[in-house]
Amino acid sequence: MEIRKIGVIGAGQMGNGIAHVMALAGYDVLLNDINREALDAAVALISRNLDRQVSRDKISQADKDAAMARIDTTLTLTDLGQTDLVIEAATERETVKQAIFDELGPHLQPHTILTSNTSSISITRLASRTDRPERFMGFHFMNPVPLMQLVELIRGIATDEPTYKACLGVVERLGKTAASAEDFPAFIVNRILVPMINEAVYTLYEGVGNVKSIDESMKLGANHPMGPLELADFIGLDTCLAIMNVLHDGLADTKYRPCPLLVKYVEAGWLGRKSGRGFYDYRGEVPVPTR
Ligand SMILES: CC(=O)CC(=O)SCCNC(=O)CCNC(=O)[C@H](O)C(C)(C)COP(=O)(O)OP(=O)(O)OC[C@H]1O[C@@H](n2cnc3c(N)ncnc32)[C@H](O)[C@@H]1OP(=O)(O)O
Ligand SMILES: NC(=O)C1=CN([C@@H]2O[C@H](COP(=O)(O)OP(=O)(O)OC[C@H]3O[C@@H](n4cnc5c(N)ncnc54)[C@H](OP(=O)(O)O)[C@@H]3O)[C@@H](O)[C@H]2O)C=CC1
Repeated sequence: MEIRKIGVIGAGQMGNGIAHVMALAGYDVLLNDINREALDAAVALISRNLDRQVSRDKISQADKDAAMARIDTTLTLTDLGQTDLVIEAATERETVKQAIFDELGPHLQPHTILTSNTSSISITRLASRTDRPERFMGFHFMNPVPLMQLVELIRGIATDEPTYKACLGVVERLGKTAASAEDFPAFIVNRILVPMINEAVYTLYEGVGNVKSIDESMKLGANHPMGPLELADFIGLDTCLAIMNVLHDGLADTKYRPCPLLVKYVEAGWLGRKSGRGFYDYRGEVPVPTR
């Protein structure tokens, strides 16, 4: 079965990046969100990010125009029933994802592959509540999608080989590298990365360092491209907390307990770059540490 048309659910930072790379690789994309502003903002951001690639001679203006022409948007989730592959990239909350699959399920074509870009939630559990656990899997991009080389592919217990091969084919057409991960909480990258971020928040909470010294230490002392708190703001503190909760619940080990300071920032609505404030305040000219 050839994959031509891809449905992307959720037009946030991941959804817009996924739509961007899929359209550039020649797939028709139908992008869905629950609010029109999110869809309009995503299309505008994709256009700006493609412009950056044009200005740096990574792609031509014709590539950009063709990619933009391949992206369509809809507020009606069930329109995605006509696609060959669906990538769900809505908020990292199991009830949200569940409601999406419940609503979309009856409208899917029999051959459609259903996937989730979830950072941590059990693929097997999400799959088991659909009509197609054998054609369901984890399709996990890294942020920022246009720049990051890796895609984690996660098979649920029932995922069949043709589904895995079809998703692998899409990753190859994107020019990205697939890593196959077993279906355990947070898979590979986030099992390692997000506890490191949580530990950085504990380091801040306990006063071992401040935001600036923690980030500078890891950038200059460990050659990380971003400090862990800057990266947490980039990922979204709500997403980081959701991942820690999945690790804590799923592996039942206290070493995964979310730092109370991370919980406090999320409760304040300080979610990082996307809300204008997190460990840094982004509302001025330059980001200012909040501690
Ligand atoms: C939570 C999860 O489930 C999983 C995850 O994703 S975890 C998060 C994983 N991601 C990371 O760890 C990211 C860590 N950070 C980095 O690697 C780097 O800081 C970064 C790649 C994001 C940016 O690197 P940088 O060198 O500071 O960026 P910058 O100079 O702004 O841009 C680099 C290039 O990409 C381009 N670019 C930046 N953002 C872009 C975008 N969204 N689309 C297209 N091009 C983009 C720039 O135009 C620039 O192009 P040139 O090299 O041709 O000049
Ligand atoms: N941030 C990251 O670095 C990474 C995140 N991921 C995963 O990708 C997914 C999305 O994350 P991210 O893009 O950061 O999150 P964002 O908060 O940026 O975007 C989520 C988008 O989904 C929308 N949404 C919420 N509910 C629905 C729904 N029922 N139907 C359609 N759209 C909906 C939200 O709308 P509204 O704002 O109105 O609620 C928002 O526009 C999560 O599962 C996350 O774990 C994976 C890799 C990296």
